[in-house]
Amino acid sequence: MGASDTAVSVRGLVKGYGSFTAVDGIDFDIERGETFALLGPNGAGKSTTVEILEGYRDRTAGEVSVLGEDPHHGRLEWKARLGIVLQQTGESGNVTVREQLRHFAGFYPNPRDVDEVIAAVGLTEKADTRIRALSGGQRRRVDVALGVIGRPELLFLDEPTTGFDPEARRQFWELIRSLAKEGTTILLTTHYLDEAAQLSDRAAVIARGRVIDMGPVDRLGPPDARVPIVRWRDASGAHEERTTEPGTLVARLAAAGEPEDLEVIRPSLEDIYLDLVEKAEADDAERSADDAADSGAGRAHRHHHGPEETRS
Ligand SMILES: Nc1ncnc2c1ncn2[C@@H]1O[C@H](COP(=O)(O)OP(=O)(O)OP(=O)(O)O)[C@@H](O)[C@H]1O
Repeated sequence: MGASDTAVSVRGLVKGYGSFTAVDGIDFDIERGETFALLGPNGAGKSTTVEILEGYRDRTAGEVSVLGEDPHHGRLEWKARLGIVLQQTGESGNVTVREQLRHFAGFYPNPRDVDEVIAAVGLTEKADTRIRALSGGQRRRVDVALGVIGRPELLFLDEPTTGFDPEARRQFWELIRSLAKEGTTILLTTHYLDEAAQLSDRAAVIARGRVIDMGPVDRLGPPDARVPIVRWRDASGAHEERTTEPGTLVARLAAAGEPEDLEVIRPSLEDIYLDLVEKAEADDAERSADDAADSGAGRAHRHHHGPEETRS
């Protein structure tokens, strides 16, 4: 693929805050038109990465290109091609939803229709309500509306549906799908793994500032991550078996009579994600323990030589 097919390119990105390394050398590309999710536990470095891409934060090292420009030098015309929904809810304004959106629409060369956007985020009934009189979830919808009003080529969504009720979340998914269908490139961070599975083409899982896995959302995790689990109970107790042929196993069980509490479970993206993060954290703990043991051995070594040194 040529460079023009790539909306975002990140190589060896590092961000340190003092002696703490929040982003520790990450690489990924997002193709134009793709919806890409950044997943990871609290403090993994997702927002830091996104803020660097948006041009809000400087990086310590690495190469970054967003819509063909280095965000560090991003000019106003470049900014107008981005849509940004930050993690924090915006200011609770004294203006109405429609006034606020009209105001922001005026900043962009080719904005969307204000009332269409208001409808798309489900705020038609609140269009003439002052923003400060909205509920938390409704204000969050205003944030999303402000992020898409400028018809962005690239939309950053940092935990966009936090505080949404289930119906609003589904409605939001529809909006995002329609934007993706129109060709908008989307970078999403979310702690809702079902949201990531529903919306994204590919995802990167980040833990402690490093990418621990990346790929199409239906292929994340080790090769056997999606092998179904069959659970049932019989006179000898509860059983669980992982098999690529659950139908065959269920048929065999059923031949001996209806199995009690029968379930066939396919691990969800959330199950797979939790395994990945847990394993990465265990590997890290092991590495630190090894490092500690090495420096312990180093100390023992020096002690051993101590008396000889005094003798010489
Ligand atoms: N301005 C700052 N100064 C010092 N440390 C910071 C600063 N901003 C973030 N950090 C630290 O960097 C790490 C990564 O933070 P970041 O906000 O990128 O995580 P995140 O993956 O977005 O987490 P969450 O899921 O909680 O939003 C955290 O340990 C955080 O405490």
